[in-house]
Amino acid sequence: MGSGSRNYSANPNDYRLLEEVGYGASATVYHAIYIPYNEEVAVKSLDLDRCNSNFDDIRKEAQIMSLIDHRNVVKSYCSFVVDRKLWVIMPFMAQGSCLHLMKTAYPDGFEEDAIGSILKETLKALDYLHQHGHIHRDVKAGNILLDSNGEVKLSDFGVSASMFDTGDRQRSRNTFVGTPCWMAPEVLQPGTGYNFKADIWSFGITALELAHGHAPFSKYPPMKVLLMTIQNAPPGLDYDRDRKFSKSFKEMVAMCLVKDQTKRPSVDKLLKHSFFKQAKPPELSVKKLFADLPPLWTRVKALQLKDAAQLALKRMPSAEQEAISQSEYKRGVSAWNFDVDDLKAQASLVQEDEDIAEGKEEEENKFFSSSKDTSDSQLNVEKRNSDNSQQADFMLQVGENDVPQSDKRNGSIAEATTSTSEKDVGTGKIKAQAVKVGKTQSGPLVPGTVLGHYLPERGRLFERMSILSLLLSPSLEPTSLHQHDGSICQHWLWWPVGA
Ligand SMILES: Nc1ncnc2c1ncn2[C@@H]1O[C@H](COP(=O)(O)OP(=O)(O)OP(=O)(O)O)[C@@H](O)[C@H]1O
Repeated sequence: MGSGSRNYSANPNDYRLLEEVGYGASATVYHAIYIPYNEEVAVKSLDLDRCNSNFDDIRKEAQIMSLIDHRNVVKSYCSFVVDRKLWVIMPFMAQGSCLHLMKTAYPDGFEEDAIGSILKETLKALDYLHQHGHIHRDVKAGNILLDSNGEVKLSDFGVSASMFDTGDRQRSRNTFVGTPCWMAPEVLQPGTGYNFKADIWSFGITALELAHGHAPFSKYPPMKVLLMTIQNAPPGLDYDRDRKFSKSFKEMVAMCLVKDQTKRPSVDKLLKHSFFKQAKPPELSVKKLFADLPPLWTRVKALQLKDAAQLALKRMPSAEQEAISQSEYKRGVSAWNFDVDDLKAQASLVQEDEDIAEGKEEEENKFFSSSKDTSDSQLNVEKRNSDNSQQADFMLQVGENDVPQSDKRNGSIAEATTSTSEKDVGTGKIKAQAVKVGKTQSGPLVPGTVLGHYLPERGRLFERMSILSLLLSPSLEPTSLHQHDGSICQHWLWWPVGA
């Protein structure tokens, strides 16, 4: 058993590394034994050369983690540098992250009682962090860890920020930090700044992730997710297709996923919501999730083999590059930093985009609607905002077959609650448009345009992969990627203008 009050040495020889149990954008996590106490621990080995953050930020993360004292937040016992790697010693969470668990055994998500418990424990962690002036900034299923007794802990302070920070740290809050699918709209809008309410948005996205097995828009490449988050109505649970979930769960999610951050509830308020009042203790609802599963490291190994096998099937110009890109994206990539204004400005230079963007029908927009912008906390379909008027363009460039099931499903909210014909909204109309303009994901749009402007200013990912493999590989089929060499990037220029 771990003990927060005991001292752990900074001598790597005191730790016996056993199996690998996880990997993140810049870290590998090992199951290990702390020899002096014969105690299981987790060793997170952060590659300092691959790390986006500067050493000061890393030190800060380690410092925050060591000061943590809450049963729902993973603390670090100590940290030290070993051969250009920072080792962070933590309690071992024997069942790994919710993300891994879903990938292994619950691809369609968990049952509501487990979700309620996991989310409630996560909220307690956020409550603690917010009260101590920290914004987590990377709340997602991959950062919610589970122990065999059902204990739930929030981890990974790689991108956390202090609300009281000034100077560079404060300024960094005007950049993108987090993981695209989970990032709040205000985090993605350059210059607007954000506060602890960004964690509430990510929490809402995490709720959807736990309910469906994946985050909304997770099949799309990161830059697309970014603009969809800004432009589309917020995602949510669908009254019809998600009927197995309770009304109070749906309401709670809708409260979190309000675009206007001032209208999102605080953690404190959220904890008082009926959904959490009725949540079961995690030892009842969470523990049973892994009752019949093999040990964590066996599951992780199996997942790695599966990922590797899938990648081997694909034809890639650089298998290694693609492998990195795929795994980064699937896990959710943290710590982004790109210039959306520049992206939009470049997009607006493409005359063809403007032509296409003009005169979009409201019906087309409903295709992407998943729930209303819940600023009044009701679950009715939102009257479409004019700023969503170009959503359909996204569809055209991707092609209807690329719409994830969940998003098609979400589209039915509009269908269910308006008089619009399901076929028109759901597929027919969009398909017709795609045929009309003849532009789907496999066809070039504006030959010769380059993506150079869209490169992030910095970012650990980009030290290791090309922008093209990053942007395109996650959702596009390899065949379409490489049939049109040099034209792939144009898909990205065909984004809505003037957003
Ligand atoms: N204390 C722990 N006990 C058991 N497994 C852990 C522990 N910490 C992390 N893991 C596993 O390792 C994975 C990666 O860890 P972590 O998220 O800290 O890495 P990262 O590089 O910071 O990730 P990210 O991609 O979010 O930046 C987690 O998703 C989880 O499955």
